[in-house]
Amino acid sequence: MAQVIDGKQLASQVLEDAAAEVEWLKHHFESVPGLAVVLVGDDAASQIYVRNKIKRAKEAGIASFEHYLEADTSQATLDALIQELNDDPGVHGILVQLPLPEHIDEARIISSILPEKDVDGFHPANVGALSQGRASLVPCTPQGCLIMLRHVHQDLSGKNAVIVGRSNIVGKPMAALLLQENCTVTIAHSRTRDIRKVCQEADILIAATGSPGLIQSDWIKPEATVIDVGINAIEVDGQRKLIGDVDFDGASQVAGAISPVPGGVGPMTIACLLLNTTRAAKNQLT
Ligand SMILES: NC(=O)C1=CN([C@@H]2O[C@H](COP(=O)(O)OP(=O)(O)OC[C@H]3O[C@@H](n4cnc5c(N)ncnc54)[C@H](OP(=O)(O)O)[C@@H]3O)[C@@H](O)[C@H]2O)C=CC1
Ligand SMILES: Nc1nc(=O)c2c([nH]1)NC[C@@H]1CN(c3ccc(C(=O)N[C@@H](CCC(=O)O)C(=O)O)cc3)C=[N+]21
Repeated sequence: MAQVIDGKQLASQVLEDAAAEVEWLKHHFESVPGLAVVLVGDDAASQIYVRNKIKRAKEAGIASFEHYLEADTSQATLDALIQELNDDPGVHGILVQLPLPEHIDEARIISSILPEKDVDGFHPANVGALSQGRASLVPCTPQGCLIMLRHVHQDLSGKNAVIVGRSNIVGKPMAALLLQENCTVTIAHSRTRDIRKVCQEADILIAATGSPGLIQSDWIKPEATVIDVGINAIEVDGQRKLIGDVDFDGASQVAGAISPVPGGVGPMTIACLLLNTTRAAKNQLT
């Protein structure tokens, strides 16, 4: 049976690091890191994530500023809010929950956030920095996945890493990070031919598709490390249940290590967001 990678436990260690940074900033600079979270619309799942983020921020001693906007909020109103947050010296990190409603130009909103306050790491300046291997604010989910991988492997060098999914928020930055770790990186997606065979070559398999249970036990190389990013809400007997992109029960018979859903990548994402917020606050000291 595979080792189960406990995201909750690892996340609590990252949160301790973040809390220690907060203490240091308070003690030496009388600065309290501030995180602004912007949610447009009333998507139920997004509300849960945002609530979790704010709860953990408070625990770590980070001030949080919540902005809940109606689904029909105009681009101009959102633009104005971002400007206000950019100009606010008490706000060190800005997170705009994605996806945004159809009528909003997502790329323009992301680009309007000051790169030094972009704790999601989605601004083109931070994406470019990551791609060139320069220090930057690294997207939270891939950063969390990397911490999980380092927990299992001392050295990732030379390993075959296959990432299923090529989104800007998970797949692509994950590939950049693993390349930096000297992995041999393959990105698979919905047009990949014989995807099962591609995955069977993976020493490290990252699933980030949003397709529940896509990855079955016979896709997995024996003893591989499997990280399941997928968060899929399904209904079982009228109850809401979260499952990942990996068939956990089958995969854990074959893999060497595997992350569960829930209790895997999700809590790591939130912990890394708070760590990024303390880093951003440090970089903004004048
Ligand atoms: N745990 C966490 O903290 C987070 C979890 N998530 C979860 O991770 C998952 C992915 O999120 P995100 O990257 O934003 O999703 P996107 O929908 O933006 O991207 C999904 C990617 O997966 C590929 N894909 C979808 N279905 C298949 C398939 N059947 N076979 C092969 N490739 C497929 C798509 O291919 P193509 O490009 O060809 O369409 C696309 O590249 C979701 O479940 C999301 O909820 C996301 C962010 C954070
Ligand atoms: N700008 C932006 N940044 C994001 O980082 C971002 C985003 N938009 N949009 C949506 C996705 C999704 N995401 C999750 C974060 C935490 C959990 C999480 O904590 N999950 C818990 C379960 C929570 C529950 O019960 O629903 C777990 O997996 O154990 C899940 C998903 C961040 N995202």
